[in-house]
Amino acid sequence: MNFKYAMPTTVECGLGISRKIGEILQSYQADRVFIVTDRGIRMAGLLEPIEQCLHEQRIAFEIFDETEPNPSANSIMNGLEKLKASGIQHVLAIGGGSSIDTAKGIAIMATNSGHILDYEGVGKIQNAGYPLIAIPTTAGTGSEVTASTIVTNTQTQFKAAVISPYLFPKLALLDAELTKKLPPDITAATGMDALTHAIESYTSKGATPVSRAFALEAIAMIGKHLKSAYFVGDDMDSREGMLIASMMAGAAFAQSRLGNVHAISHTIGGIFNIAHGVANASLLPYVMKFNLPACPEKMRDIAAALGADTSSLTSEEAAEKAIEIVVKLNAALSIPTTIQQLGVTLDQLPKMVSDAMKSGNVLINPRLTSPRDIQAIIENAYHGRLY
Ligand SMILES: NC(=O)c1ccc[n+]([C@@H]2O[C@H](COP(=O)([O-])OP(=O)(O)OC[C@H]3O[C@@H](n4cnc5c(N)ncnc54)[C@H](O)[C@@H]3O)[C@@H](O)[C@H]2O)c1
Ligand SMILES: [Fe+2]
Repeated sequence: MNFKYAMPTTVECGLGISRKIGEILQSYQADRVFIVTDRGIRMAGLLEPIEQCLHEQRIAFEIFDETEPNPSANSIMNGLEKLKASGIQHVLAIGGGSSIDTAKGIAIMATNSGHILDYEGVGKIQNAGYPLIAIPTTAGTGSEVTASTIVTNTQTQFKAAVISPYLFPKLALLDAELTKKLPPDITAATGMDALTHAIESYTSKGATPVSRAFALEAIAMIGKHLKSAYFVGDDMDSREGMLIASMMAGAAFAQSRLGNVHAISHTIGGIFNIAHGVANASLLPYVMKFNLPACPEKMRDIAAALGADTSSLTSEEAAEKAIEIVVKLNAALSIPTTIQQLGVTLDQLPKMVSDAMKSGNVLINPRLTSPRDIQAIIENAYHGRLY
């Protein structure tokens, strides 16, 4: 078996660890930092303790809080202008996947010419970007440890993936205190994004023994912690468990890539501007159903990791159990069962199919997938036809 394992991001986890940021930047000999975030994070009061500790360490900062959900290429290029005008050479992302992806785009474009969309695809970036520290405030995308940034091309309504080892942040700080007040709907959506990463990574054709170990442990931790993080927001054990699981799922898919759920969710996210996690959660059971014949044993492992007793079940029965658990989890978290309920319409179905087929994730999906298959999955997810 040939594979490469590289995870250059240093991860530090602990309650309150984000307040070490001043000391960390001092150790990098940085006296100024460019903070990338969004207005929701600012309104939630998450920046204040961090600003305070930057003041204490005499680190000056500028804040770019214009991150958009499903960030557009234009918003990244706009942030880049502000970074360049500031002359600052260290970037700090504080927020969910949208803020971290925006910061990744800005940090990398500081040292590469042209436009962010010139680098769509794998391995096109020439130069390392400015050093980036990522502090996630959602437990979902794992972007703090991945080699990608997802950028919406508003002209084509397509969410493009830019993938390069230069996109791994230098450091990720996992501080569950920042997720304590994450509203339940965002906890649900982002938590299901993390579960989707872990499941797609575990079953991906690109999986390795290393990525599978991370993915399976992430599945088990999400099974254990997501509902309590949703129902009892200040249960710090669950909040921290979700943050670690989300990071591990990210570290897994940074190696293995994903599958058809993400191929389709990026498409519908780009066209309908739907929250990424909700799109994934709604699609996940339909894609698992499609994939079942190709990987029943792996789906048995997923069912067991999610707490099912599969000892007396056939592989198919155990795999069905995994789907059943995901469906029940979605219901417990009030996630819509169809993409129609998310506002998706089928009038652009041919575009949705052709955009999804452009995603590299289709190629490593466990079951060989044709455009007709993608169309059937979208139609099933639209009409709620799981069985
Ligand atoms: N690069 C990657 O590896 C990767 C992986 C998966 C997803 N993504 C991308 O990440 C984006 C989605 O990120 P996301 O799901 O984290 O959502 P997000 O970053 O868009 O945040 C969602 C909302 O939650 C709010 N929020 C975040 N943390 C909060 C907190 N602690 N308290 C209160 N409000 C808070 C934000 O203000 C925002 O309004 C999508 O664009 C998706 O494509 C990237
Ligand atoms: Fe995702």
